[in-house]
Amino acid sequence: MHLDHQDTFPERHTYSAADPVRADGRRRALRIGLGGPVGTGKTATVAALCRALRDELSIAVVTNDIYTREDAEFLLREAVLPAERIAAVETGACPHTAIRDDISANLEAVEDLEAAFSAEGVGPLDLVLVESGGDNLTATFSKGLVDAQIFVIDVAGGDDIPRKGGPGVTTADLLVINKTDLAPYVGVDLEGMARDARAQRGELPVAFTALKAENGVKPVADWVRHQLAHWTADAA
Ligand SMILES: Nc1nc2c(ncn2[C@@H]2O[C@H](COP(=O)(O)OP(=O)(O)OP(=O)(O)O)[C@@H](O)[C@H]2O)c(=O)[nH]1
Repeated sequence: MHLDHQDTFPERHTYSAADPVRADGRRRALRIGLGGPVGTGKTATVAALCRALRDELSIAVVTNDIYTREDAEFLLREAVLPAERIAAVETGACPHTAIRDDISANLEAVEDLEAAFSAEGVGPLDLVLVESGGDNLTATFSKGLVDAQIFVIDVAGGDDIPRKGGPGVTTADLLVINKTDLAPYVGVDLEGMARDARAQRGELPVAFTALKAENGVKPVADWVRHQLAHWTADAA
């Protein structure tokens, strides 16, 4: 009878934080995840971060889409990084599954990029950005995949989103509230949003951005620089 089988239950995936040091003893790249609801500006944030930081850091990006490579193709079209620095994962299922439950495809993409840039003369990478597919307020990354996470919401989604909470809003290392340029058109009170975000997040930082504006990504880029300074200092 099949119930005599030893593996009655499927094996569970468990992932612990990825080793911060490579096999060759060097500190690996800092891995930052970007998640958030559909259309809030995750790809726009990744693109703007690459433009702001690519002259000072060696960067690679992993994008996640359900059935397509659209986000990767957008980044390629915009030429924010050379093609060999962009990898696309097709999740084929709920986006959060691939960043939280079974992270193997994403982990492989990150490790392949790291390996490709570890050769003499071309590396190593300083920073890998992992962009999740658009999901809902509960989407968070496994700590086995990223070292820190950014959650992107926007003012067009309504000013009650920070108040509603959810793990993305309350626990992300950085909460980005994007499209502040639209606030007057959708009747959103940015100060109220800031107050609600503080009430949910305590000391955790919040950045307001308008990515269409010149240098609109600056608060996020500064936060990334700060994270990276800690990451490299910890290695010393
Ligand atoms: N007005 C305004 N539009 C923005 C801003 N940032 C992004 N957008 C626009 O919002 C739309 C969605 O942006 P994306 O970056 O594709 O959003 P996303 O979160 O990656 O979307 P999914 O991957 O589909 O979940 C695009 O048309 C962007 O041009 C902003 O600060 N202000």
